[in-house]
Amino acid sequence: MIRTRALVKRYGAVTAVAGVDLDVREGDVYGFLGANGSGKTTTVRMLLGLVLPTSGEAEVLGEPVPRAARSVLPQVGAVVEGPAAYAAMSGRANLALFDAMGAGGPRRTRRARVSEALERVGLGHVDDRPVRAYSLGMRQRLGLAGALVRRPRLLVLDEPTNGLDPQGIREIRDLLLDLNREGTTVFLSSHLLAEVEQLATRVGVLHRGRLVLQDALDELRGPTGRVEVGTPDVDLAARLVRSAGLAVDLEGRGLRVVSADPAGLVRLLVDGGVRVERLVEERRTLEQVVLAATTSDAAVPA
Ligand SMILES: Nc1ncnc2c1ncn2[C@@H]1O[C@H](COP(=O)(O)OP(=O)(O)OP(=O)(O)O)[C@@H](O)[C@H]1O
Repeated sequence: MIRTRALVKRYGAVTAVAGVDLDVREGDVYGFLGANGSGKTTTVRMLLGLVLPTSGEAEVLGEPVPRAARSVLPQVGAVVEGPAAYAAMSGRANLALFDAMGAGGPRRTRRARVSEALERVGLGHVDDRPVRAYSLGMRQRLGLAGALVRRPRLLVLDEPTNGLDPQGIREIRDLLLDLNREGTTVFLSSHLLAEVEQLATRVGVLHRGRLVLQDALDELRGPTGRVEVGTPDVDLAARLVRSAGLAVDLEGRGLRVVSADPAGLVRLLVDGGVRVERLVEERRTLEQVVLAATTSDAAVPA
């Protein structure tokens, strides 16, 4: 759905994007992560033909951009850098105008598509209020509705939950998951690891303009090789584990054991008389994965 090869953008002496190879596949919820200033927005703007690359290539829906932008972009729903809207007009009127301006869908279905988009983002009931009276969260939703009017195959969203409260974040997350289940590929940039962790199937991490990581979230969040054990018999458990030659850390009512064999560990503990209340194979968090990728030597260009 999106592919780039050696994509570079320089602004004078500043290299905002330093050779990025993105691979976003059909059906993905792709989380494009990176700290402020890492080059996410610049990359997104290149994908949408808003900024010309210095070098490299980009394809969206199989077509080269910016060359084929005029035919491709109508099939892409995008919200980049805060949605713009006419403050004196209602959300519905804004969407109808937006749809009429772009190479959107047919006019006869406009009213239905606008209503459907407003419903989907939870703005169906506030249609007559001018956008001036909208909260930041409502504006954010209106921007998303604008992206949905064309029923796009691909959604490109730059920080879609900026300015939303926890309830709003959750609603947008559920909406994006619903859309994805219905077949829409979602590409969203974010600096919020927790948000991406709950949403994404694949993740790319940008660090100083370079893609230092790109993989399926399940792969990245692989086992750490340690097992967490919850038990009231911490001392006994620690003794047994140590005598079996395994490394262990104690923590409150539990311990963390280096073991590649959780089943064997359970047997060892239970046979030794330990009351095992909980046993979980530890997995890396996305935060750990991203930290490792962005602090390793490989991540820092010479
Ligand atoms: N128009 C521009 N002119 C000069 N430098 C720019 C321009 N746009 C971006 N940059 C620089 O390029 C780098 C990457 O910026 P970019 O906005 O793409 O990062 P980002 O990851 O989207 O960050 P944020 O989350 O803060 O938006 C920054 O150092 C920024 O100062």
